[in-house]
Amino acid sequence: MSFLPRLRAALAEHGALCVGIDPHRSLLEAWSLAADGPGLERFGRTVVEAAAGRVAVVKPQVALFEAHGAAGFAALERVLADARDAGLLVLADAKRGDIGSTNDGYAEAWLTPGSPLEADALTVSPYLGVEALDGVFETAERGGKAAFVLAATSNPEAAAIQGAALPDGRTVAASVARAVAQRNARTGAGHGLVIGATVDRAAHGIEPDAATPILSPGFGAQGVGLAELRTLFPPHALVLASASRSLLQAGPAGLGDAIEAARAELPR
Ligand SMILES: O=C(O)c1cc(=O)[nH]c(=O)n1[C@@H]1O[C@H](COP(=O)(O)O)[C@@H](O)[C@H]1O
Repeated sequence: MSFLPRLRAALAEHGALCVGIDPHRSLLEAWSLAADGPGLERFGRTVVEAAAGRVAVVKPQVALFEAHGAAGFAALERVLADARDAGLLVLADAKRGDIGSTNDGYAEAWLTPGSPLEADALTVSPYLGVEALDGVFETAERGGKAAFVLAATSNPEAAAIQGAALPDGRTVAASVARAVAQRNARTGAGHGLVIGATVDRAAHGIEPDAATPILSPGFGAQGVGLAELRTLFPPHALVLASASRSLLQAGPAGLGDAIEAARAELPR
């Protein structure tokens, strides 16, 4: 089955909350876990256990596993497998992007069925050109997976580039969004866009359609309340409202309740 119907079904069942798996060193310490392979694995698997049956999607932050080298990647492999076995959709947040021939390696790593780091979706950067991602889109489509392309990110530094106007008058962000929506219109694949909750979407000129999912980080620690979701996006938009630190700071014992409370905050 392609990614879009899988995502739609999971969102209909569980709602829009996406739980980040971000093992910051400060959180590992607060959770009384060592900053090593076993600590990372325990952290990730505890988040998976708390998220399973409660949310549609988890989003491991690859950088924070990568920081630990081979041990971090070994832990991440097990967390990815655990999450997929638990019925969660897994969006690997690795923000990959290179020339096309190199992107094929990223697609093989993250979006190929049976690969050690197999995920359901991967965040990718379009700054080497959206067309350079064609191989990633194709691999994802073959495996019933998706790429989530950075359009308007949540960090304040991004606006200068992503909000800049191209010769046709569109912003860079809107141009990326249009390319991804056009591919979805052709293929029905459900590739996504990353649009931060902190972003002035209208100023970037992005109008979401119902076939292009949106990953929206920026809730919680970056200052946006989950209750604001429906003021940020139209009702037809397929939004993943993503939060990491604001949930994870509840600790291993409190995480399930924190996820429940966050779900309750989201408009239905
Ligand atoms: O792709 C992302 O998930 C992402 C895009 C973006 O625009 N902003 C953003 O914060 N993120 C990621 O979302 C998570 C946000 O974490 P918290 O601020 O702790 O909720 C981090 O893993 C970021 O790397």
